[in-house]
Formats: sequence, structure tokens, C-alpha cells
Amino acid sequence: MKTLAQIAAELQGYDPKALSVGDANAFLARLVQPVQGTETLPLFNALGRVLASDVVSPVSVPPHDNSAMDGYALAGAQLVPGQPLTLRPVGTALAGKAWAGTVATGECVKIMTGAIMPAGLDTVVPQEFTTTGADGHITIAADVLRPGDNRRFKGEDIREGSVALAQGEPLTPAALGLLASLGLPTVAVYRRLRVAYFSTGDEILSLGEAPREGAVYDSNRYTVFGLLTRLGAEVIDLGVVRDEPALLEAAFRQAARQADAIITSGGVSVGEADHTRTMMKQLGDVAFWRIAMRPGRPMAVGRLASDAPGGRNAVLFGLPGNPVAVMVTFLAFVRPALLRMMGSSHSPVPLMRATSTEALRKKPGRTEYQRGTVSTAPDGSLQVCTTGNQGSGVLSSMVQANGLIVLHHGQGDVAVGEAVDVMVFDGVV
Ligand SMILES: Nc1nc2c(c(=O)[nH]1)N[C@H]1C(S)=C(S)[C@@H](COP(=O)(O)OP(=O)(O)OC[C@H]3O[C@@H](n4cnc5c(N)ncnc54)[C@H](O)[C@@H]3O)O[C@H]1N2
Ligand code: MOO
Repeated sequence: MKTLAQIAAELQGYDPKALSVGDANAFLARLVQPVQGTETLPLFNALGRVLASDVVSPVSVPPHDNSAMDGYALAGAQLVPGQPLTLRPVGTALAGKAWAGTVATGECVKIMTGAIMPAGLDTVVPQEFTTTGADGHITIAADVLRPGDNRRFKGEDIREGSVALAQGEPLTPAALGLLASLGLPTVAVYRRLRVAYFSTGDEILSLGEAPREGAVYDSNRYTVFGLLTRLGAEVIDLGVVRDEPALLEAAFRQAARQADAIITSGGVSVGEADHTRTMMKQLGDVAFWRIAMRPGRPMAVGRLASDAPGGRNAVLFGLPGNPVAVMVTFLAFVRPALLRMMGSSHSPVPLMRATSTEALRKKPGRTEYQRGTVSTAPDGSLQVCTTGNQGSGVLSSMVQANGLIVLHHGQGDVAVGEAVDVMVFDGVV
């Protein structure tokens, strides 16, 4: 395990007081590792978990050549361009049973979707492409079918012995279905990540407390809870911790004993009354960053040692207090780092291009994230507009947004009609 100083030495031009978003992520990728520990779960309990090892398929899917349509199976070599073809049905192949008869030239077999292709037949004509004569023969109109049409091959989805899903794959609904198609009732996954969270600040009220002058209710605890739950982590909620050294020390120690990662909000800037920074420094190997971004400039990262027997280190993310800065730093840094800790090979939320319907002011030399609504323009392309007040304490414009406009480090002002990058976070946030 590398110390922060060792990681810093590996990164060219690392300056904790002026860090680009890219450099901050490069640092975090070196700081965090996948957790040790796996478990085997029934598929119904594995949604959202991450595969701990490659799944080699014990079977081929589909297990035999079969029909993609309800219709008639035939030998495609009989089809002649420009001519209709008349065939005599000699039997029926039902799904789940092999049809045992033989088929001569001029004959066909009625077949159901999913039924095994009878030996020697390679083409299926859908029922609706045929007409049936009084003698029971079927006729296929000219040029509606080519040899090989509507046949699904054995193993065309997955071949026996191949890697069906790779280690690190997140178990989406599609991946669960795929595992089930292999006949596997259980799956080996990484254990759930345990993430502790607490809010800091003397002005922060817990829900249920009476309002008082100068105080605000703790919103970060709830947004972080939501973000972590969406990620599939187990949340260890330590509430609000007042700015007193003994209380902060107890909270950090408890968090480090129980969690793989600790997230806090508040107290990472340069304010006078903050014991949070001091305690982080005292209990761990922690760097205080000023990131060239908006919102979310100050942030602490590092490791806190656990005093539990055999205790590991917990990774620390000290997020700024402002509610939108919490969400943006979570999306930009914490989420990718936690996914890595979960063993996930998932790539970051993809950026898309959308046309800005308004002019945006932007200072080069920092990454700016603006809350926006991405929608489909009348011509079918993507467009984006901001959701109003972009103050880093303003959550209502975050609620209205379905994405972030990402204005990159070197970028300047954006004109109306100019294309910008957007990170659509529906389903993520
Ligand atoms: N002289 C400087 N002042 C500030 C700087 C700076 O670089 N130099 N950075 C500003 C930026 S940007 C941010 S962000 C904040 C971050 O400060 P802290 O992390 O120390 O956070 P606090 O001061 O504790 O709180 C900031 C703000 O957020 C509200 N807050 C905090 N926790 C919660 C919570 N759990 N729920 C709802 N709201 C919360 C708090 O009341 C403050 O309004 O520093 C700037 N200042
Ligand atoms: O990090 Mo602060 O986000 O700009 O309010």
C-alpha cells in the first residue's frame, strides 16, 4: 500500500493546492484498491453486485440450432430467385422436443419458435409469408426468403467453455438473466462495500431538532445516503458530529473500525473553528486539496488507520460542506473510486454532446459543472439548458436537473448553439 507521498511522487506536476480534475482522479485510482472478500449469492440477491471471478459457461446458449419464427422449416437450397416455392408439410416440430422424421426435397416441417431445427433443414419461412392450398401444401411467394433466414445457431449467444461474464462486471438485470440462461443458480460476488458517513459543523441541525438562528438542517446526510444506496454500498450512518475534538475523534475512530471508506462533509476549507481538518491530519495520512473546479474546490483525501485488531485502513473522502459541492465531488471523484473498491470494471458515466440553448460564462483553468436539463430537440438532437441559480448551496436547481454540463479545464465561455459535454445522471443520482 502506497503512502500519499509515494503516490504524489508518481504523478508529474502534482500540486495539492491547484489540482486538475483529471489529476485528482489519477491520484485516487492509485489510492484505492478492490476490497478483499467475496460471497456466493442466489441470483435474486445479486442485483447491483460485482462479479468476483470470470464465469465460464458450462453450456452453449442456445443449446441447439433452433427456429426464430413460427412457420415452416425447409432446406434453403430449394429457393430459386424470382420463383415461388411450394412444399408439402410432413410434420410439426414443437419447442422443447426434437422432431425425429426425415424430410425429402419438396417437403417442409411446421415449426414453432425455439424448436430444434430438424436435421438437414436450415431455413424457416414465417407463417405469414405463406399461403396454404386446398391440398395442405404451402406456397412461399418469390423473393421473400433467402437460404438460412430465421435460423438461430447453437451457441450464437454464448459458446460452452467461453467466458460469459468477466470479473468486475456489475450485475445488471441483463447480466442476471444471462447467468440464469447458463443454468447457474448462484454467483460469486465481491462483498458489499461498507461506507461510513457523518456531517460536521456546529450549525448543522439533525432532523427533529428545533430550528435556531444561524443553523441549517443537515441535507448532506440524506443526499449521500441516497448516492451510496444507489451504488449498492452498505451505509454506516453516524449522523451529525459537532466541531469538538473528542467527538470528532470518536466518530473518525468508529468509522475507521467499521468501514472500508469514510465520507464526511464540511470543515475542509480554511475556516477558523474547524477541528475536522486537524483531527483528520492527526488520525491519518491525509492530503488537503484545492481542486481547479466549481463547485467543489476544497476536499480532503487519504487513509485513516483502524484501531481494531487486524484493522485495515479506511479511505477518507472529506467533502466540502456546500450541498451541491457534495454531490458534484461525489460524482466526479468518490463514485469512480468506490466503484473501483467494489471491484467494478465499470467505466465512468459517459459524456454526451448537447447543444447549449443559452450562453454560459466559464473561466478557463478550472472544470465547471453546471446543473442542466438535457432534452431532445425537435430535430432529434440533444439540447441542454441550465436549471437556474448555480450557487453551490442551492439544491433546488440540482433537483430540477437531469444532468451536469461539464465545462472542461481549458474551455472558455460558451455561445448559444455551441455544443457542450453533458453527463446525464438519470438512474445514477
Ligand atoms: N477563504 C475561503 N473560504 C472558502 C473557500 C476557500 O477556498 N477559501 N472555499 C469555499 C468553498 S468553494 C466551499 S465548498 C466551502 C467549503 O467549506 P467547508 O468544507 O469547510 O464547509 P463548511 O464551511 O462547514 O460549510 C460550507 C457550507 O455548507 C453548509 N453545510 C455544511 N454541511 C452541511 C450539511 N450537512 N447540510 C447542509 N448544509 C451544510 C454550511 O452551512 C455552509 O453554508 O468553503 C468556502 N469558503
Ligand atoms: O467547493 Mo465550493 O463548491 O464551490 O461551494
